[in-house]
Parts: sequence; C-alpha cells; structure tokens
Amino acid sequence: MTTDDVKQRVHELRELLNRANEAYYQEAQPFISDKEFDEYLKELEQLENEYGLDDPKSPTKRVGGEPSSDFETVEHPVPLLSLDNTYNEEELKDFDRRVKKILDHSNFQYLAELKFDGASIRLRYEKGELALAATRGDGERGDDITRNVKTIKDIPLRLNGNYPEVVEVRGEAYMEREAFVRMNEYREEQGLSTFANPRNSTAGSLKMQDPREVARRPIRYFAFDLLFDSYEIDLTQSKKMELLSDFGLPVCDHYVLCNNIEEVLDIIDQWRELRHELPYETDGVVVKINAHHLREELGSTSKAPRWAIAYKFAAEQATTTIDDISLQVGRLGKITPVAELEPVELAGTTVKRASLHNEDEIHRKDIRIGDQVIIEKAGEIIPQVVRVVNPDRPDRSPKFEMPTSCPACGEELVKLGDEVAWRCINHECPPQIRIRIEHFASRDAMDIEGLGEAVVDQLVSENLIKTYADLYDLTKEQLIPLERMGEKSAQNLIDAIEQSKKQSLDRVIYALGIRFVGKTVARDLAGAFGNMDKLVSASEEDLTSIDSIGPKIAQSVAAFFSKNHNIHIIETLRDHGLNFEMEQQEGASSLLEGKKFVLTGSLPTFTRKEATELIRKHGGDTTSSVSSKTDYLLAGESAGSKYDKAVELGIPILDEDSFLEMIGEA
Ligand SMILES: NC(=O)c1ccc[n+]([C@@H]2O[C@H](COP(=O)([O-])OP(=O)(O)OC[C@H]3O[C@@H](n4cnc5c(N)ncnc54)[C@H](O)[C@@H]3O)[C@@H](O)[C@H]2O)c1
Ligand SMILES: [Zn+2]
Repeated sequence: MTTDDVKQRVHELRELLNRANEAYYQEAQPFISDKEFDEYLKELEQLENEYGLDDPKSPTKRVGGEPSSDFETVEHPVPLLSLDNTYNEEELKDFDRRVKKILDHSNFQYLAELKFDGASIRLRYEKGELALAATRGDGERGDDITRNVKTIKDIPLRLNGNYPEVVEVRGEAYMEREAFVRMNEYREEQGLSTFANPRNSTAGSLKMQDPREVARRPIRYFAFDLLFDSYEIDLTQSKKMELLSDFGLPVCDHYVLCNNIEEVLDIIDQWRELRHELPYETDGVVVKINAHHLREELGSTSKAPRWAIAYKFAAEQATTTIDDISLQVGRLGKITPVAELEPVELAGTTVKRASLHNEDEIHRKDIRIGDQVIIEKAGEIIPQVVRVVNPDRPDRSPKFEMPTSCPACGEELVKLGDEVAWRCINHECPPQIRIRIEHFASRDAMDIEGLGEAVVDQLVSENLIKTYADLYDLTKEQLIPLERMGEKSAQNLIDAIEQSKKQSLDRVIYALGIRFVGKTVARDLAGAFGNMDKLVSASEEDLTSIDSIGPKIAQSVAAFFSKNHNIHIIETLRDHGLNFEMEQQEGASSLLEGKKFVLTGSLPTFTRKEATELIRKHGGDTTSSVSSKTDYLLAGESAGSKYDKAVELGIPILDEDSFLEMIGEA
C-alpha cells in the first residue's frame, strides 16, 4: 500500500465507523454486526499506529456515544470509558503479557465477571439518597436520566448500611430475554415497532421522555463498579462487589477470582455454553485486575482502561438458503412474513424458519426467495435474517412483492392507522377463527381443558363451529367422530365446556379477545363496570375515565362492541348462561354505590391498587382526574395538584383512616 492508499483507507474506515456508531448509539439500528465493527476498528487502530496517523477524534480514541439533546447534559467527574475487547485467546494472553510487563511482576489476581449486554448507567448517591443517574454518552458527558432510572425497581432510592457521603456506582441496565420477548410480542400486537434485541430495547427505553412509560419496561440493573471521593482502604474489585451488595445494590454473583490468565480462560470456556442458560444476555467475560492500586499504576487510554479487557463471544451465525417466504396470520389478523429455510443447525437447535418482521424489513435487506442468507439468533431466541450473502448474483429471483390479499381467506389486506404491518380484517378468516377459539379456551381465559390446537382445527375445518360461542352448542355425538377423540374424551370435553360457564366476568372479558385487552385490563374493566351490559354500552369517554385505561384501549373496546357480529356472539354467550355479572366478594357492600373517588399521594398502608379494589368492593368507582363529578378525594402523603383542585371545587377530602371508617373497616 502506498501512503496515499493508507490515508484513503484510514479515512474510509473512520467514516464507516463513525456512521456505525451513530446508527448503533443514536438510532439503535446497527447496520453491521458487532464482530465486523470490532474488526474494522482493529484494522484502523493498526494502520494508525503503524503509519503514525494519530487523530484525537478518531473512533479508536473516543467512546462511541454522544449525549443527546433531549435531556440535561451532565459532566462525569471520572470518565466512563469503554473496554478494549478481543474475540480470541491469543490476544487475551497478549493482554496478560502487556500488564505483567508494565507492572514488572506477575503477583496479581484477576476478577472475571460476566459482560452484560445492556446500557451503561452511572448512579450518584449523596448521603445515601439517589441523587443522579446518567448515561455514558461520550464518556465525558452523558444524559441526566434520573427520573427514568428512579422507576427501575432493582435500583434502590436509598442505600443500606454504612455508606460514605458520596457514592458513585457504575453498572449496566439490561432486560431479561423472556421479558424482552414478551414486551416485543405485545408491541407487535399493538402495531408498534419491535426492538432488535434486549440491548437496543433497554437503551431506547431509558431515553423515553415519559417516566411512566419507562416504568412499564422490564428494565433490570447490575452494579459492577464503585467509586468514592477518597479511598481509605486499598480496595479490590471483589471487595467492591461485596460493598455494592451491602449497600443494597443488585450485583451479579457470577464473578470469580482467578490467580492467572489460564484460570480466566477456563472460566471463559465454561460460559461459552453455559451463558445460553442465563435469563439475560451476556456477550462475553470482562477480565479486570483485582487490586485498585495496580489499576492506578496501569491507568487508562482516552478510550478504555489498561487494567481490563472484554473477551467477547461472537454471535452465533449460520448460512442457509431461503426456500420460500410465507405469510402467517395472527389472532387479530396481523400478517407476518416468515422465511422458510433450508434446515440448519444454530446454537444447538435446528432452524427451519426465521421471522422477517414486515414488508419494510424485507425490502430494506432486499431478501428474495432462493437467496443464500446469514441467520443469527437475536436475543438467542428468534432467528433473524442478518443479510443476503451474495446480493449481486445475476440469477436472483425478482424482488419480493407482498401479496395484497390474505393467504388464508383471500380478503384484501389493509393497514390500520400508522402501523407497518398488513392485516386481514375478515372475522371469518379461518386461521383467525382458530386462534381466537384457542385464546378463548386458554388457561387464563375460560380454561377449557382438552380444547387444544388439533381439536379446534378439526372443529373449524369440519364446519362444526364458526365462533367461540358455538362451542356451547356442541354435542358429544358431533365430537366422537373426530380424530383421536374416543367416547370418553368427547364426554370430558363437553363437561369442560359446560364447566367453563362458571368462569368469572373478568375471564369472560379477557376471553373475548379484544385487541389490547389483556388479563389486567380485563380485570379492571370487570371491576369498573361490574357487568357485561354496562361494559358493552360504555362510551370511549366512560372507558378512559378509568385510571388504567388509555385512549388506545378505550377505542379498541368501543370498536369491538360496536360491531354487530360481536354483539351477536355476546348474546349467544348470554343465552348459554355465561357469567355476565361480577361476583359479590366477601365483605362487599353497596355503601359507596355511585360514588366517584379520585386517589392522590401515597397512603400509609394501602397501595393505590388496593385502595381502588376496596372502593370497588363497596360499589364505588375511581376516576383519574378531579372534576365537579368527583364525590371524594382520597389523599395520602405528598398529594399534588389534585389536592388543590379538590379544595378549589370544595370536594370532601378523606385520609386513609376516615375512608376506612366510612366503609366500616376501621
Ligand atoms: N454493530 C455496530 O454497528 C456497532 C457500532 C458501535 C459499537 N458496536 C459494538 O459496541 C462495542 C462498543 O461499545 P461500548 O463502548 O459500549 O463497549 P462494550 O459494550 O463492548 O464494553 C464496554 C461496556 O461494557 C459494559 N459492561 C458490561 N458488563 C460489564 C462488567 N461486568 N464490567 C465492566 N463493564 C461492563 C460497560 O457498560 C461498559 O461501558 C463495539 O466493540 C461493538 O462491538 C457495534
Ligand atoms: Zn384472512
């Protein structure tokens, strides 16, 4: 390479890496894999060193992120750095040799910790109180996200034990895999964009503007470092972990003290496989010098400490061919394109299908039938297509075109609102009927045992039922001829269906399968309206006046009950004697019948939810804001504007004690 070639390449690499950083940190939409990113970064580093092409602004010298304009910027008193990383054992041994050479001895220990794949968060406690939480940003300055972080249950607002005046904590916010998948499923159902992996989703969630929204995201936290204003004792990393734990901070206990790099390599080998069994993602093992004074001696570069290195596991990938692209129809008609793959082994399982998410995603990656593709397990669960191996191949099939009609019923597909997904809104679409009936019968809904997928499939394809309401008309004689259905199991199923008529109102509401109405919402609706008729005739306004019901849910519920088809099903269910009334709870009364309560502040012994339940138990109702229609304000400590409003309108204000007296439970 001539010097000009080198300069050109260095320029190219810097541009590419800057763009990748931006896509990764700012947009949470990386366009290359971590391994590729790290390889380019190494190449750049080598060229810079070899040809003396230093530049303090180079991506090799700077922490990748940036503070955003959406939050207050805070300076970090001690920079939050990145970590040097490697994907191979030789380089890890090089690191060990380098450290020994600088220290001029080998009399030290390493602490091997898991590397959590989330977002780096700094916490500051003053006099034991959480005073600040900030993102890493560019390492020097980050975003003040205190209000958001206060909603993370793992993070204590007050420290325990014997803490110094100021305590700085470093750690990683993350999401457990299962919670992440559940959250994504919910978002899919809502027609919202989904996150590529738990890390993106954590980082994205922490940057939302509404802390109440953040509180709903399943964010967890592990602390891994502790900084004091002054160090009185010679701290070690392992001692820090104990102190963190004493202070009441969550610490991952999978850390191991190692006497030399060989022991570290053993630990790494163990985690290579075992990591898949952890409930959260780890992308490697962080190796740190244990003693603090040695760390001081080794120091840091502008980008990373010299006393630590991350050994990273490359995401497991495989190459295979797309045989076909099929469309899946969900319970509420959502169409998801799926890649049918030439079966291939990946991270211990045979993968035959991969989600392609939606039409936009297919076009963005230009995925076509017959393509050779690289697949990867994102979040170790759902296989994803990373990219097409050879997009310039001349004999590729034409660009994928999304069918305009439902693959199951032929009805024209539509897009609702600003959703990216296509939907089939034909309520007689067979797969949707099937899934709706399965949902109706599922354990949390009507809990009808013996009504599994195979049976529902036959019932629908034999035209024995068209809706879940038809289940209650089935006879034993109709069931017996079905495959694998003897006389006995037919009787059992009939009994189970009969038995389900006793299920409570909230289960019936959940079983209806209304969009956005999960178990909790169903319970709230049952509690608020007390019977099916009131719910059916509720306006969007009535619905949103319930504390936990937002406009989106209200709209969906009202839309459901405005359809003749659904009303007809509900009438059939009523004729069959399903439970359309809330059961009377023990100790229930009608003392508060027709009374509207608003809650504010924190009550001494009841949570908001418990208080709401008590009010409902006695026939009352709660709404979210104070108006002239409000009968009482139930106020606890640090009540805010609702209190002032109630005073202004002359609405009676109760504290917990007088409320309990009122309902005779004092
Ligand atoms: N694909 C892309 O386009 C792209 C772009 C930019 C960055 N990246 C990836 O991100 C990396 C750079 O990100 P980074 O600077 O956040 O580095 P990093 O995530 O590889 O390592 C540093 C971070 O690890 C975290 N960490 C987790 N567990 C830890 C523990 N036990 N002890 C100490 N720290 C722990 C800390 O928050 C620390 O900030 C790159 O190496 C690359 O893999 C990818
Ligand atoms: Zn259809």
